[in-house]
This record gives sequence, C-alpha cells and structure tokens, in this order.
Amino acid sequence: MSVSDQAPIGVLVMSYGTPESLEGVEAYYTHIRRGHPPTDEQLEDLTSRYRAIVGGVFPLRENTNRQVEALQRRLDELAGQGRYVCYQGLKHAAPFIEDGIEAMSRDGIERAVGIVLTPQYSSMSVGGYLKRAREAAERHNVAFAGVEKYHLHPVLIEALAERVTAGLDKAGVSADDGLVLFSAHSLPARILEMNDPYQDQLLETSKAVAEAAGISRWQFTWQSAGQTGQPWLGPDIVETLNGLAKENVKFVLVTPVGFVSDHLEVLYDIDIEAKRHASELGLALDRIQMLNDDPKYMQALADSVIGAAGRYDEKADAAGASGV
Ligand SMILES: CC1=C(CCC(=O)O)c2cc3nc(cc4[nH]c(cc5[nH]c(cc1n2)c(C)c5CCC(=O)O)c(CCC(=O)O)c4C)C(CCC(=O)O)=C3C
Ligand SMILES: [Fe+2]
Repeated sequence: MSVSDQAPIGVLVMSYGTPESLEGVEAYYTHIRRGHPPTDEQLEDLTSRYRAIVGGVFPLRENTNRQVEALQRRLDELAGQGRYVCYQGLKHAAPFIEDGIEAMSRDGIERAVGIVLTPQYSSMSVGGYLKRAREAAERHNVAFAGVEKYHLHPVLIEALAERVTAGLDKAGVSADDGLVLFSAHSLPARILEMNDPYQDQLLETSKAVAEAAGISRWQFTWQSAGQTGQPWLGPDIVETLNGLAKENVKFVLVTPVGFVSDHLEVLYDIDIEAKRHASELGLALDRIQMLNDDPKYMQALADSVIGAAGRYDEKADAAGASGV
C-alpha cells in the first residue's frame, strides 16, 4: 500500500441545518426560500414554532454536534485513529456543505466520503446535498464518494425496531393492540412523475422495522408538508389520525423513519401539533425516541462510510493490477 492510501479520508456529515438562535431564524428561512425573505407573518409563524420547542435556547445544534462526535469515535474504533476525519456540512446554515469541503481542502484532505443524516434517497433531499458536495469537491480537487442511502442497513432496522418495542412497552400496549404509524417528511407530489425512489424506500424501511419488531398493525403517513400552492404527497398525518379515530384505534405510536434526530419537525409537528389533534379525537399518541447518537445508528453510519470509502481501494487495486 502506498503512503497516500493511508492518508486521512474526510467524511462530510450533512444535515438540513437549524438556526443558532431565535434571531437567526430569518436568515435561515431566507436561505430555505432560495434568497427570498419570508413575509412578517411567515417569519412569525416559524419563529413561534421554534419558541414553542426550545424556549429561546438552542439545543438542536448541539444534538448534531454530538452525533458527529459519536460517529467520529465509532470510525476511530473501527478503522483506527486518524483514518477518517469528520466535517459538518449543512444545507441551510453555516457551516454550509461548501464550507465543509473547503475546510477539508485546507487541511490537505484529498479524498472524501459524504453521508446525510437521513436514511432514504430522494432527488429533492439527499440528491441535492450530494450534488452540492460533489460540485464543491470538484472545485477543490477533492475526490468525492457519496452514500446515497442506508435505509435497509440491518443495524439501523434493529435500532428502530428496538425503539418501537420500547414505545409499545412504555404505553403498556401489545404489538397487536396499538397501531404503529410510520411517518416521513412529505415532498411535492411531482417527485412521483420523476420515478423518485423516496416513497418506495420509506415503505421498505417501515416494512423491515415492522417485521423486526413483530408488528402486524402498521401504516405509513406523510407529515410536515409545505404550503407552496402545489400538491404534496398525502395523506397527511392529520387526515390519517382522523381515519384511525373512526376505526376506533385507541393508541398510535408515531415512528418517524425519514428523520433521525430531535428537531422541529418531530418536536413540534408530531409532539405538539399531531398530539393535540389526536387528543381532540380521543386518541392516545406517543412517539418513539429518536435515534440521535444511538450506538447502533452510529454503527450503521460508520459502516456505510467505510463501504463508500472502499470504492477508493477498489480503484487503487484496479489501477495497480493494470499497472497504471
Ligand atoms: C425531505 C425533507 C427533510 C428530510 C430529509 C432531510 O433531513 O434533509 C427535511 C428535514 C428538515 N426540515 C427542516 C426544517 C424546515 N424545512 C422547511 C421546508 C421544506 N422542507 C422540505 C423537505 C425536507 N425537509 C421541503 C421540500 C421544504 C420546502 C422548501 C424547500 O423546497 O426546501 C422549512 C421552512 C418552513 C416550513 O415549511 O416549515 C423548515 C424550517 C429541518 C430542521 C428543523 C430544525 O431546525 O430542527 C429538518 C431536519
Ligand atoms: Fe424541511
């Protein structure tokens, strides 16, 4: 093995990003809206949702920091200290995806792997992250290998199944009495015409978790759809809960499978909004604990990163074999 094969590989850990303070919500929202500032009403609406979950202090960033530190430790354990070096790259906040690649380049990193903190691929989610990362990497002459998905990684499925079982146990409900409601962030319905794998992968994750946890009663629903005037994928969780109440379901365990962390779409959209709606319907609603820095989740991420980095070794082997 040549010296360069031992050189550290940069790991760009990407996520949606969250503001650093309530004052930072406007700049964050403007970035999400591709540079168009929100109206006062839109800004107040989003700020009040953050106020409701974090009460003015911002724990959300620290949560991501902890995940990246835990992934770094796991990679060190699996591959040896110094083999992988993690950097953050956020979609809508600093350090942006491009900042992460730039930092790698400054540190002399020549090869990078990118992974997103969401398990399923959509051209509108993971595809967008990887495109930005790849373009930045090209500008900086850093080789880049992206992880597109890990939605059926056996250790991820195990981690989610454990949390489903724990959620049902906590409620004192057997696997057959409660209904497990898998959920994920909706996207504009036009992704269906684009043959996007998002919906299929979400259903594959849900089915695998249900099987691993021995659950027979489960459904999948969308949540957190945007208001863009165009149709988004449905049914939304509110409609789904209405239907379940009519079927006399008494307990629902919401299991977000497209999210891995405690953030706004979970702490507000499920814990406050969906819960309030469920209670109006006389339906008990609880949610699984999010994975955050769960050791099994870290294992699934580390394994996916090492798998993607393996593509560099294959290339090196092929080059060696052909004498290039
Ligand atoms: C697929 C998907 C994921 C899951 C995959 C992934 O993780 O990437 C995700 C995650 C997240 N979305 C988040 C926050 C927001 N998303 C918004 C708006 C939008 N999301 C979209 C899609 C997704 N979003 C889309 C198509 C829009 C419309 C505008 C656009 O085309 O981009 C808005 C604007 C206002 C609103 O509509 O509420 C906010 C505040 C936070 C962080 C919250 C925190 O701070 O904890 C997280 C993890
Ligand atoms: Fe979002």
